[in-house]
Amino acid sequence: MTSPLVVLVGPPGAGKSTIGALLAQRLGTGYRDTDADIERTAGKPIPEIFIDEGEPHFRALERQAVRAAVGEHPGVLSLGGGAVMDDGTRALLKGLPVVFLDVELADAVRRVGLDAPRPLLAVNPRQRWRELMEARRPLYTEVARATVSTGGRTPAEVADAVLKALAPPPARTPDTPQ
Ligand SMILES: Nc1ncnc2c1ncn2[C@@H]1O[C@H](COP(=O)(O)OP(=O)(O)O)[C@@H](O)[C@H]1O
Ligand SMILES: O=C(O)C1=C[C@@H](OP(=O)(O)O)[C@@H](O)[C@H](O)C1
Ligand SMILES: [Mg+2]
Repeated sequence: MTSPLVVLVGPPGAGKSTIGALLAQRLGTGYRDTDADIERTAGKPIPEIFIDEGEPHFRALERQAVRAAVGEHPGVLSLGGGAVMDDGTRALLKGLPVVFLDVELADAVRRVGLDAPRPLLAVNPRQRWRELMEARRPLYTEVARATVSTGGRTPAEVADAVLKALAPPPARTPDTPQ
């Protein structure tokens, strides 16, 4: 079984999709985003899945998409912000090089306002985002091997910080002071 080189988790607007694509380019490997996989499977954009079939159906598709990608994708994998709410998904991520991209409310709301629609943030985005993050922060922390702050950093700087956070510590040699 093959597994991803890096898995990015974090709330909407943290930059998972942007940084994931950039990291894959840097590493010369493939990029996969479970939101894109879900849209391909469903044959429609995420907001339409929420409207037509509801959030529980979206979460079921998400669970399957994460399982498939974790089991077969050897490159960089970005998850949707809510994927970690599923117990089975969190169990699946155990032991993998998972990085939590952290972001403050103001940055996140500004960023998602510039981007594709997110049904969970369609009404009162600031309050919704704060509530989501409150419930999910412990879950992001639980699955992550490292946390990287994205505030005040360009996507390229965030990608550098992710690589640094995952780099193995230098080997100890007899010359290394203990
Ligand atoms: N470090 C950053 N600085 C400024 N803008 C960013 C940064 N990371 C992502 N963005 C922008 O924020 C928006 C949301 O990014 P996205 O990668 O879709 O986040 P996520 O997948 O975590 O929801 C996009 O318009 C993207 O260009
Ligand atoms: O936080 C969430 O529950 C969601 C985040 C979105 O992905 P991003 O985190 O990439 O925006 C997408 O999966 C869907 O709109 C639900
Ligand atoms: Mg995304």
